[in-house]
Amino acid sequence: METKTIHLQDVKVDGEIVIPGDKSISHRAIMLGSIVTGKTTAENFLTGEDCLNTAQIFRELGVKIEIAGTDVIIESEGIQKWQSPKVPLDCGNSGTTARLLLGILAGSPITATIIGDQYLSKRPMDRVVLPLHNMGAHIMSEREELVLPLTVQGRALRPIEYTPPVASAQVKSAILFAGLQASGTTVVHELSKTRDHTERMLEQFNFQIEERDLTVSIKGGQRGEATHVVVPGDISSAAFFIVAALIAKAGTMTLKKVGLNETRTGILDVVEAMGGRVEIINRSTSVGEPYGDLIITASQLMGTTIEDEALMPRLIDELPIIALLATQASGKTIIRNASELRVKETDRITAVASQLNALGANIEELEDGMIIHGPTSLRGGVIDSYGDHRIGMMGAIAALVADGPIEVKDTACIAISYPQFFKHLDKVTQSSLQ
Ligand SMILES: O=C(O)C1=C[C@@H](OP(=O)(O)O)[C@@H](O)[C@H](O)C1
Ligand SMILES: C=C(OP(=O)(O)O)C(=O)O
Repeated sequence: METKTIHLQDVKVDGEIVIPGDKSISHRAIMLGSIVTGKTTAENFLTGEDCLNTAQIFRELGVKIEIAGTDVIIESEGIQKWQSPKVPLDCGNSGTTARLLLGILAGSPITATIIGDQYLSKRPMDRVVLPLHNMGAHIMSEREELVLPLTVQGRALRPIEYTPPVASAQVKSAILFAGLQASGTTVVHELSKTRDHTERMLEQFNFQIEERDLTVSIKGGQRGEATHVVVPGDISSAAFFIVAALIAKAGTMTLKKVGLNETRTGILDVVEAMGGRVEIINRSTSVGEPYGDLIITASQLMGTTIEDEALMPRLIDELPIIALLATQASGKTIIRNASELRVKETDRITAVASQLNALGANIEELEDGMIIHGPTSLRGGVIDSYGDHRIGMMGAIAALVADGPIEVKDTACIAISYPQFFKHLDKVTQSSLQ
């Protein structure tokens, strides 16, 4: 198991980082580029392991996908020409790949088995399989619970009108992808608005969709058109450096080309409520997705309450690093309505509370969140990532406010979403306070 010891006492956080491509958008570029007929190109693609697994899966179906640096070329004869794969489709650690793939394969002409790593194989798939069964999909589990491995036998689907019981972009996207192959109009009503990258990218690929408030509709039988995708930087990756710059003892950092889609920017609202100084410059939009540069300055922070149901999907992946931020803020930070954190790569509520408390933080674990009492100084010590990339990166950033080195156990998983993470951390922590 790979372990890294991180010494960051008495350093400034400053300089500039170009944030790598967005994971959610990179997955969807491969998926839609494989569904349509023709040549799709993407730039600033995230070469994290999750997205590379998605690319490999569509290669197994007969799609030609070349990745050179962060440029991707996808050449497909369209979903109707896909071949049943000779091997199981391995999603690795990626929930997005598994859940969206279930929706895509449900109405395709092929049969395939979907597998994942030890963490993904424990995550719930019923949230996607049950509505797909309502559409007439044939998805079989080897076990009693609806978890991977699952075998999908593609067949004709009927449309549904559905309100997912959890606010989940993965569930919404799986149903919309299945709806593309259904014989009528599929409608998804959301309880709270979740990331809308699927909808934006469908439009980009010239599919007609209708969006009103919390409802999205899509008509089956559309073919779409190959296109060019520009992937903005991933705000979920930027989050680690936003927090690093805010909790550092000094410094100003610039994060370039960060995706600023409203459905993802909950962390910026929370940082503002906590008194953190973040300025946005160079705002622009490329291929349907807004982005900009963030300038972040070390700040005095105060606790806040994060519980609004509408806010949760806008920052769900950022909550582990926000929890670290809250340990450095004065007063109480309350996080509630976040029970989804318990079914991510690991149980992120228990992981965050147990790992940071072991370093001297004061975090109470709640069934659906946590209460963080700050500010607390942290000791050097060990953080186990539990194989979860976001917990590993949180541990590394904690070294900025710990009084000794932090040893992060199982760091290999960080390449799932941010392969350049340690290189970037090194780059912005070169200057000392003296
Ligand atoms: O659709 C997506 O790309 C994602 C949706 C979210 O999951 P849920 O749909 O389970 O909320 C998020 O946590 C995940 O990292 C990526
Ligand atoms: C939860 C995450 O991703 P996924 O669900 O795709 O594994 C994540 O990246 O934090």
